[in-house]
Amino acid sequence: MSTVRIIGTPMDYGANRRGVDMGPSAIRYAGLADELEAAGVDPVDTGDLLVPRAEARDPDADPPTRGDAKFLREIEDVCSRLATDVSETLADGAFPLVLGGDHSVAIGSLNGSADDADVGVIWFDAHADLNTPETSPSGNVHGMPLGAVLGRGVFGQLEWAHAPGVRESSIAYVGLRSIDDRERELVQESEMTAFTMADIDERGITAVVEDALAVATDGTDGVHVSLDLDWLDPKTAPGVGTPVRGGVTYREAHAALETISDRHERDDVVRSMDVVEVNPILDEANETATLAADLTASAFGKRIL
Ligand SMILES: NC(=[NH2+])NCCC[C@H](N)C(=O)O
Ligand SMILES: [Mn+2]
Ligand SMILES: [Mn+2]
Repeated sequence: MSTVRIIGTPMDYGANRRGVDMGPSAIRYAGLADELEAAGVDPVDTGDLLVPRAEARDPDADPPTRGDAKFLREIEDVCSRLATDVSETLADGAFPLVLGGDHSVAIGSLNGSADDADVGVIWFDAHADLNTPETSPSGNVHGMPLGAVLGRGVFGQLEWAHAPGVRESSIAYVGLRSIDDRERELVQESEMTAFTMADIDERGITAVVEDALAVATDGTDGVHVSLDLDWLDPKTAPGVGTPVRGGVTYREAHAALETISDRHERDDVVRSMDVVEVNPILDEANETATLAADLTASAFGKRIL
C-alpha cells in the first residue's frame, strides 16, 4: 500500500481574504484520513508546518511587501520549508499531499516536487495564477504561483521561487474562466496548454483531462496535481476567497480526479498534489472542506463500486 504523507500548510499570506489558513484543519475534520484509507492508501499525517501569524509580526520590522507582492518574505520562509518537506517525502518513497492554505503554497510544493526531476503540472483552477509582481492587479501572491515557478519577472532572480524542473510546455490548465487582461496575453503567448470551461462544455471533462494528462506526462518524470477549490462552481464550493460562477459541477470534478487516478493506477504518473483555497470562514457547515476531502479520495482511487 502506498504511503501518502499529509503536509498541512496553514498559510494565508497570499490571499486578501483571511481564513484560508484554517483550511488544513477543516479538511482533516471532514475526514480526509478515513477517506484516503477507503481509497486504499496509507495516510500519514505529519501535522502542520509552522506559519508565523501575520498579527505576530514586529510592526517596526521592514515593510511586509517586496515589489508589488504582499508578504513575499513570509511566503518565501514558508515555501522554502515546504519545498524541503516535499522533496524529502519523495526521497523517502512516499507521496506528498499538501493541504493549503492559499495557492501560494504551490510555489513550495512545486519547488519540492521538481527539486530533482522534470515535473508536469495539471492546474485545476478558475484562475491562471500566472501573474508576477510586475503584472498583478492585486499584489496577492496566490495569483502568482505559476509565474513564480516559471521564473517570470522578478521571480527569475529568486531561487526559492523559480523551479527550473517545471517547463511551460508541460503545464495544462483545466477549467479556466477568470483571467486578468495582462494574464490573458501571457497565457496566449506561452507554451502552456489551456483548457477553459468552454472546452469542458464542448468536449466533456474526461476527454479534456485525458489531454491534460498527455501534456503533463510527455517527457516528464511525473505530474503534480494542483487543485484549487474555486475550480468548482461556487454553489458547490462556497468556501473560497475568490469565487467565480460557471465552474465545474460536483460530478465533473469527481470524474476529473477519477480520470487522473485511473491513469495513475496504470502508469504511476502522479508524484505530488496540493489542495488549496478552502476558507472555512466563508464556508457553509464545512461543505467545501468535505468536498476537498472527497475529491482527494477520488484522486487516490476511491470509487462508487
Ligand atoms: N489562487 C487564486 N485564488 N488566485 C486568484 C487570483 C486572482 C487575480 N488573478 C489576482 O492575481 O489577484
Ligand atoms: Mn489558484
Ligand atoms: Mn483560483
